[in-house]
Amino acid sequence: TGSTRAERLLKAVQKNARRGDPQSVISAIDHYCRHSEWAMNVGDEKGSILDSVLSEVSPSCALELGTYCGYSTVRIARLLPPGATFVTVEFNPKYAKVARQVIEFAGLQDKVKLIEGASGDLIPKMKELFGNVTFDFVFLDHWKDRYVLDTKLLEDCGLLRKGSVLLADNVICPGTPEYLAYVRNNPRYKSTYYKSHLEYTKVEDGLEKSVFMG
Ligand SMILES: Cn1ncc2cc([C@H](O)c3cccc(CNC(=O)c4cc(-c5ccc(F)cc5)cc(O)c4O)c3)ccc21
Ligand SMILES: [Mg+2]
Repeated sequence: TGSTRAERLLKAVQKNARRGDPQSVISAIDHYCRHSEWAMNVGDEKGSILDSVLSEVSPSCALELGTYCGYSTVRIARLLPPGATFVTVEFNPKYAKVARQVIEFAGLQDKVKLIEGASGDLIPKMKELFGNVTFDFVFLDHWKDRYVLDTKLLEDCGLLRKGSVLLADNVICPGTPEYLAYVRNNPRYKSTYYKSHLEYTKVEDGLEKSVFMG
């Protein structure tokens, strides 16, 4: 049978990037998705905003919900301080398989813990899996109707601390209206909207940064 979009993206990385060079992996994916076949990576424009927020936070413990092909995983892992813990959650085994190979091609496999399963099942297990952790930084990029549920779950499981930063992709397109309402009307969050565009297009999209106040 034919390959999937994710597998074709992986082929483009193997063909055009340099092993052990995260920036070349990022550039190869962006070039492929802009010129050959669109894919739902955070992309270069929103990716630069992700980079700058990440550099401000410099997290020692980070979480990503929605690995997909590992594009944002590589973007995040390449900027983490040595010894940081970085967990990324993917429920689709085909995506997880591609992501593992993309992350490994970038040479970042020792910085990333990719766990397979659904966020709703795995979030309550984080303390058991990684010791009494709290996340300094969370990147939300999975199913848009799960953002609020999983944010509440992170709070209830004691996985956020005063100053934890949540960064949510796609708050305009496809859109996460309930999530925006939740973080913008909640006194426990200080939120900032970063206007941008849907990856590889001129369509408006943006990232919402929300600082948990404890
Ligand atoms: C529960 N759980 N736990 C872990 C976990 C992991 C996943 C998968 O990684 C997964 C699979 C399919 C879809 C998504 C969400 N992403 C999107 O839907 C998206 C869409 C578009 C867009 C925009 C315009 C279009 F026209 C079409 C698609 C642009 C974007 O940047 C996106 O992130 C994530 C799913 C549920 C999970
Ligand atoms: Mg996204």
